[in-house]
Amino acid sequence: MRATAPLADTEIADLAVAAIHAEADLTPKPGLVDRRGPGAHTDMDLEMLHTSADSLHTALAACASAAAQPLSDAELRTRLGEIGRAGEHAMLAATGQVNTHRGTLWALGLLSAGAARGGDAVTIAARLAAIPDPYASSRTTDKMSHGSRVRRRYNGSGAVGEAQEGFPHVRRHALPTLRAARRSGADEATARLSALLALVATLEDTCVLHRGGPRGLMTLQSGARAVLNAGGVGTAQGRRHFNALDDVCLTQHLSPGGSGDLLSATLFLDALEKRITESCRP
Ligand SMILES: CC(C)(COP(=O)(O)OP(=O)(O)OC[C@H]1O[C@@H](n2cnc3c(N)ncnc32)[C@H](O)[C@@H]1O)[C@@H](O)C(=O)NCCC(=O)NCCS
Ligand SMILES: Nc1ncnc2c1ncn2[C@@H]1O[C@H](COP(=O)(O)OP(=O)(O)OP(=O)(O)O)[C@@H](O)[C@H]1O
Repeated sequence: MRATAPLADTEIADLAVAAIHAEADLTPKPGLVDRRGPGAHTDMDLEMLHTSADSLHTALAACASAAAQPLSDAELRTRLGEIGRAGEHAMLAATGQVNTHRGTLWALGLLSAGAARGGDAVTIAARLAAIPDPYASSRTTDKMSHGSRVRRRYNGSGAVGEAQEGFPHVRRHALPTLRAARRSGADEATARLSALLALVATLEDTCVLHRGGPRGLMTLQSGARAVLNAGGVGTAQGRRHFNALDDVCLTQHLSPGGSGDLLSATLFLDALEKRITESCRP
């Protein structure tokens, strides 16, 4: 994303929360909660995802607000860790202790801070993610998280690596796919689903690894690739491949949660760029 003037913290949080609602509402999605139902999840539904999205506003605005202060990057990283952990608590309180959006808050918290700092949001988010959180060792929830166990077992870098590398799956796969689909005349829902599938096809998603191991991950990646190679869900063959992918998620209890998070990040960056372009117009 190109360098720009910073936006107000609440405006950034409004755009981020709107992107999270949009991801939840996008229907159909393979395995994830959508308007049709809970997908491969047993502990959440669409209403809970919307409640959770709203609960994140305070933390996201706080991330943006902290980034606008004259703090060093190291000081800001410490502050973001505190805000992020408080945000996770608020989310869990809002959902009755269900982890609806932990990965989403991580990605969008960093990107909200990046957007507020002034400059390239992704580059700044990556720089902040690379700074160790001095209080990370005292986290109890992380030690027990599925993500950390899976990363240890399969040597993946997960949500932390994705952020540290500057969200390569968003920049190289999801955003270009979203925009190419729009240019080719696809409706917005189809373009967003294509962007999601571009993520599922390439991401090493610790949610999928946790539930289905490497075999489950390969199944989802190749299923998503088949839809895209057939021209997307807009074609008859693409639709057939999508239905097969959707079925496999339900029967094998697989859900690409990390790709859901990164679709929210994609929609946020897309909206941010649009908002900034509008504000630059004479
Ligand atoms: C470390 C984090 C990412 C959580 O740890 P965890 O061990 O669960 O990480 P993991 O990478 O496996 O997955 C977390 C979630 O990210 C998503 N995800 C999974 N795989 C990926 C991937 N390859 N890329 C991106 N996101 C992914 C999923 O939704 C998953 O549930 C993070 O929540 C954290 O550090 N929180 C502390 C608060 C903080 O510092 N916040 C700062 C910004 S608000
Ligand atoms: N539409 C969505 N539906 C479900 N999860 C989503 C959606 N969008 C993003 N996610 C992400 O997926 C994660 C939830 O995945 P999952 O339920 O597999 O994780 P878990 O709670 O760690 O594991 P499990 O449910 O297997 O015990 C959330 O943290 C969230 O960030």
